[in-house]
Amino acid sequence: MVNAIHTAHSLSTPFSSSLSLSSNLPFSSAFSLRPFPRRHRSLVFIVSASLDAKPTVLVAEKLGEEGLKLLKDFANVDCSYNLTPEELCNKISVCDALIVRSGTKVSRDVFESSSGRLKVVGRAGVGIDNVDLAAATEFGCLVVNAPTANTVAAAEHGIALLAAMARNVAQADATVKAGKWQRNKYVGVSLVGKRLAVMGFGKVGTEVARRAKGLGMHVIAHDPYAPADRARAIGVELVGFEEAISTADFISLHMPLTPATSKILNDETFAKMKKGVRIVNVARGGVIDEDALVRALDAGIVAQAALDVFTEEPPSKDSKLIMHEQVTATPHLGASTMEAQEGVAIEIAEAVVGALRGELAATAVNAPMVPAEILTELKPFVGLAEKLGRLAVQLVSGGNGVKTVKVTYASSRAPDDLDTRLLRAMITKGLIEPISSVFVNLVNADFIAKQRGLRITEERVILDGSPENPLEYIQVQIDNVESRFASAISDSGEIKVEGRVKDGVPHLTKVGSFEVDVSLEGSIILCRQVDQPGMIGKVGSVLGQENVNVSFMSVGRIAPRKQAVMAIGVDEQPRKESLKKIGDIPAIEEFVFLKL
Ligand SMILES: NC(=O)c1ccc[n+]([C@@H]2O[C@H](COP(=O)([O-])OP(=O)(O)OC[C@H]3O[C@@H](n4cnc5c(N)ncnc54)[C@H](O)[C@@H]3O)[C@@H](O)[C@H]2O)c1
Ligand SMILES: O=C(O)[C@H](O)COP(=O)(O)O
Repeated sequence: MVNAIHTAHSLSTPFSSSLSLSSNLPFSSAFSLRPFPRRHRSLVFIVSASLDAKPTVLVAEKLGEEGLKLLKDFANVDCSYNLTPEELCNKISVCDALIVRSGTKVSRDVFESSSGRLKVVGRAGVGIDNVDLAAATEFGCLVVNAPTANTVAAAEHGIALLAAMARNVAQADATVKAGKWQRNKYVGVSLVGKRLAVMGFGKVGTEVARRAKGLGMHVIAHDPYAPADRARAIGVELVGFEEAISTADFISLHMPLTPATSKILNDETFAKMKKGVRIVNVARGGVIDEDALVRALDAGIVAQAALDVFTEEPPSKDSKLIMHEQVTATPHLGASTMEAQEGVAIEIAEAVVGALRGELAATAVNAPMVPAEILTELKPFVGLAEKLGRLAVQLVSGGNGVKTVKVTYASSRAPDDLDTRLLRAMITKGLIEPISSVFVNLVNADFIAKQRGLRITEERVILDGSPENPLEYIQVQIDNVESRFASAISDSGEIKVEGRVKDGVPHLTKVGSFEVDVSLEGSIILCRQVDQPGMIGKVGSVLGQENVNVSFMSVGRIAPRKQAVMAIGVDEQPRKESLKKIGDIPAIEEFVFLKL
């Protein structure tokens, strides 16, 4: 029994919006949902299923040996370092995957030049600001990173810079090497008891905070998205931005470079800081307005800065910032330990190989993260969702174009206990792929739908019953269109198909207002006829004569001897002539062949 209907909500796309593109892929377009073998945090699957040939992976920056070995076991590996942008674009059209660190710009040009072949970009590290994610998404290219293996290395480098800056290690070293002995000039400041503001309390920020506490510092953190209990657990207080920057003796930056964090430290914010504040940046150069930092250093607001990252890398030789006496600089070394580089190489190689195999990518950056347990539960419904999309769109014959699709999920679960992103992506794939050359996957589904002006709304129907199953049925409805099979138009005037999973197999259970039951394997013939004895036999014998194997048959009718819809599952595609013979059977009023 239906209890409540939830308001439909429009597609909220997690993806960026612009442009288009399709695919000329060497891969088959089937989704693969094999479980991811190693890490089991949050999982995402991508597209490619069967590879026709050994894929080619271009490694554009130096990668640890263990990672290379993993790649070479699976793919042809081309290690070409220091490519110019033009050389990268030239090479990419014959590559299925690309692996980079922070030194390679993976621009829109790269995706355009790949002509759809590039399936995965692996960033051997955390920051993905050198990858044009919007373009990757538009081109259906998965971007994966290696977010954990260099965390400790970056945190250690942050602490190293903090201590080195406070004790003038780099400056003093340079003068000793120059034959000077300036003990009075390089009197430093102590860390113990000082207030450190960690800006960005993620993986690196947390590790920095832990270590700074060990040095006896009073650590506060600012991160609008971090859970307070995680901070409390290590004795760190989360505070607002203003409080963090205005009360700290030391500020350490650990947030990603995003439009919101770009130049987050600028003239205005420097002016609010305690005079004599010291700043460490191992995040990204772009989070500081570097000219403003020079001004703040000259004005004595900022006593010292220790920087591992720069807006432009490498910075220009005459950079005022680099040359400033109170600045300690390292050439983006945060992740550069032997241990971190081996770890990152393995992490990214596993992610790229897994993604190329069509497995689940735990570290996808431009696709929604779907937890592993949800994927396992929804697995049978993934096929159902795509097939319902395919059926629904093939039933359209004209009208105003397919613009509005309503998807209804019926479940006994609580409304917020069903993650529908994966199902929505599969329905979108089913709706779009049969009618275009576009290749749809979890990465680009929402983007492609939006780009084609397809509005997909989702609605939940809450049923009584056991919440053991995530879903009872899925219904796909296309509004404002005509149908090649008039019986697919429901009483309320839309094309409507509904399906369920039975014994792990997707079934079509409703077409328009007719209840049917046909397994969604092979293809389907739908016939509307006047309900009368012998119809199944007549259609069956036409198909038999044509050597078309029938896998399933079911009849749904309004009332005895009135109209009925027969759904026939067939293993082979009947010839046009065979279909015509079905149409010629008296009492068959209309029929349609639908390829799944
Ligand atoms: N120098 C290096 O070699 C090196 C090495 C590793 C990481 N990094 C950089 O360090 C940064 C952090 O890496 P991570 O692995 O900890 O990432 P992370 O995603 O685990 O943490 C980033 C944190 O920043 C927070 N954040 C986002 N916007 C913010 C804002 N406006 N204000 C405050 N906090 C905000 C997020 O909520 C998140 O908790 C990234 O920029 C990464 O690229 C640099
Ligand atoms: O974001 C990162 O992981 C770091 O900045 C490291 O970058 P790298 O791989 O170029 O050293």
